[in-house]
Amino acid sequence: LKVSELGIETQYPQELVDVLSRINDWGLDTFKVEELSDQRPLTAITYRIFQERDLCRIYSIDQSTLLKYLLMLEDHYQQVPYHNKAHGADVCQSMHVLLNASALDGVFTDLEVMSAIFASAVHDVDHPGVTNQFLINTNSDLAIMYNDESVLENHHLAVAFKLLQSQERNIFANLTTKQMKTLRKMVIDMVLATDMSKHMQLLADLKTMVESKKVTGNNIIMLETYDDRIQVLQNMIHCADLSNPTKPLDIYMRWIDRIMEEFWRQGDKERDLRLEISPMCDRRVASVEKSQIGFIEFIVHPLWETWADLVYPDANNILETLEQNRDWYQSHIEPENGAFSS
Ligand SMILES: O[C@@H](CN1CCOCC1)Cn1nccc1-c1ccc(OC(F)F)c(OC2CCCC2)c1
Ligand SMILES: [Zn+2]
Repeated sequence: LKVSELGIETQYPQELVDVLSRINDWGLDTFKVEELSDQRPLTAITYRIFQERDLCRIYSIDQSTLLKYLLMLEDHYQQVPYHNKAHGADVCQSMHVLLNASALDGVFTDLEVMSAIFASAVHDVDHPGVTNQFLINTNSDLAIMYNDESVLENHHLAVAFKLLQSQERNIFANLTTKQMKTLRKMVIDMVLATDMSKHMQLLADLKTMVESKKVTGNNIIMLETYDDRIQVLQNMIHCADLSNPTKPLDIYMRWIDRIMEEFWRQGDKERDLRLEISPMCDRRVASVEKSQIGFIEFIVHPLWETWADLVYPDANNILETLEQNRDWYQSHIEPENGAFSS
């Protein structure tokens, strides 16, 4: 990558080129990209991935149109502690790495790959930093608009596609009508799958697929129907969305700081509104380490263990890091003082 190919202005061009050289690695430091890209991590990372996968050439995407769309998309991520443009960038880059699993070599078409990268980049755009339940409980305009069903996820999709409607930002202008129809359906199906209320069903279906996994001679997964293909992509974006605990511990800890601040600010709002404070949202009764252990035990590890089965052995290192991080937190639980420990 050359400085001239960064797509964004920065005072640290060479350092940014150096950090982005890890675009295919699980340990890429999104926070470093955020700092070195003059607060443009989503544009810097997504633009780099489009270049890496040659998507502008394959789909005749004008590079300045792509940059205009990405900068506008990035500006529509809100300045909230966790669900901001850095999270969008992180999930996009994590998805990019998951798509490179050798068990998935040649499985997905270029259009499916571009749909997955696009879905990841847009998946939390305009997130207000509160949960679906909070939006429902407070009779918000968004909950009214989407009838309490996947409120945030429907909103992210509507914003993402609305931004495409101006001719100077329509990166998909040169797709055929059929290609655009397919891309739009897959992006909708993937972003809707990031609604945590779909987690148990997604995981159950993934387990069923793993049990009946069909592979070619050289261990490549065979996915014959649209339902099978989109199910793998839905679990992939869900894994990317829940990948913080699988990253190097120092990076994981910084994501925890951000999500806890976002949860605590929601708790502050609930307290002011005399609403019941949601679980883990009361900054006055925080047990950060314990709740991470529960999150890993009940949600993150079961998902990643199943994903690691599907793409065996490609995600073994990721699963290993998750288990090391879990063990680290297990051994660093501050002991409750004697008088109150159960
Ligand atoms: O909220 C989570 C799912 N709920 C389901 C109901 O029980 C509580 C957890 C997933 N989710 N959804 C959006 C963001 C996140 C989410 C993302 C990174 C998180 O932690 C770390 F990895 F940074 C994270 O941690 C929370 C706070 C302590 C335990 C869970 C949450
Ligand atoms: Zn997300």
